[in-house]
Amino acid sequence: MNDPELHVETQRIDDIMPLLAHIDPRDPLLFVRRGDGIAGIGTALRLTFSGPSRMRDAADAWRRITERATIDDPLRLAGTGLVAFGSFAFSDHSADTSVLVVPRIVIGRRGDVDWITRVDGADFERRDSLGRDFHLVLNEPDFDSAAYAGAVRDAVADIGEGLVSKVVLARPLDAELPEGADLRVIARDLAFGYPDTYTFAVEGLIGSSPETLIRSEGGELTARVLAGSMGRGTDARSDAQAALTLATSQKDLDEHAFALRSLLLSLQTHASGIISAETPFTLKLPNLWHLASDVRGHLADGASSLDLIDSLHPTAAVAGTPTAEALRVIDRLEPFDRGRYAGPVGWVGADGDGEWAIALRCAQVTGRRVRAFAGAGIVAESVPEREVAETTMKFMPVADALG
Ligand SMILES: C=C(O[C@H]1C=CC=C(C(=O)O)[C@@H]1O)C(=O)O
Repeated sequence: MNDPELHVETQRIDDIMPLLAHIDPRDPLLFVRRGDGIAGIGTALRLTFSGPSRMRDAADAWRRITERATIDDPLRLAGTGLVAFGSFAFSDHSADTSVLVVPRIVIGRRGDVDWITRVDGADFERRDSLGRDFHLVLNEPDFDSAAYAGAVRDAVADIGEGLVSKVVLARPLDAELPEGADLRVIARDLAFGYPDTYTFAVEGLIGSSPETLIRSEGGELTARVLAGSMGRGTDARSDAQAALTLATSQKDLDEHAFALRSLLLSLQTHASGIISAETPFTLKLPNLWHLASDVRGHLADGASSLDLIDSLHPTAAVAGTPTAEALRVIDRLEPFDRGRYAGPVGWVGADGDGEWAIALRCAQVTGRRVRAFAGAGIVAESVPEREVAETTMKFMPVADALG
């Protein structure tokens, strides 16, 4: 089939009102942080990818689509003009489909500028107000917390034998949505509860991720690497103590160093002038402290943000070190398909710039089925029960949003 020729027009508008109010209650498309971001309505184009070359194929397809498109974009801001939302499977052999979706309408906000983008003159529909809250119970599947603790024990043994230095192991929780549930309710609760993270919704994968895989804007690249976690304290004193314990924990510093090193190594092929601090800082989220490192650099080779995620994924924040061996350990010890959890999620513009988070703290909604995921980096000093507790804390954003 020939690539379609998209006609795209962006206009500034006065006030888009909360982005969430406009999106599809059954299939929300959203990527927002601190009130800025984009929401999509309808589907002008949906491209699917799978296998080891899924991101490379997406980068090639996107180049072809953008070459043929006619774009009228007087604003030229990040997220204006032609954009596609994207979400990619974690694993090369996942059964889940990776996608790029160009909505018929995009509404966006950046600072005090609001806009609407129409593809092929699409019309704007008003939506019903948000549906009812719901309260779900998240259940452990057969691979329960005890089985997860066993897998952590096996991973520590693998590390002891020198097979890997670090591996990230995840576990799922399952729930069932009520008939006709409005998924915007989940996105709203996440966006309000975790405003400093990226709240995303793409093809039923909904979550709030604190981790920027890569942001590419006008030749400048930024990333935020997270690895190493500690629960928040219950009062100011215990909270400060938790942050200090994390900042000085050799186990967490090691876990973080692997993740940072893997990102820096992959970024080197595309960027110059890469800068990151020598020691991580402690990042405060409502449920957790994380060790975090911000990385900056200049794009050196004209790669699109899709090319960049292809090179960067999977970092040691979601796979481990060394990557290939860690992926084999994950395949052996995790008896489920991660789907698009822990894969890149975000958007790409016509010039290749874009913003990509790692799909963490999220759940996959398929029909009425909901599967939430949380993982933890395992290193030599990991204690299985503590990793179970850490994943429980990482389920919090989704568990709260699901009631
Ligand atoms: C794999 C997850 O988190 C990663 C990101 C930040 C901190 C992590 C950690 O401390 O283990 C993980 O590497 C998850 O949230 O499911």
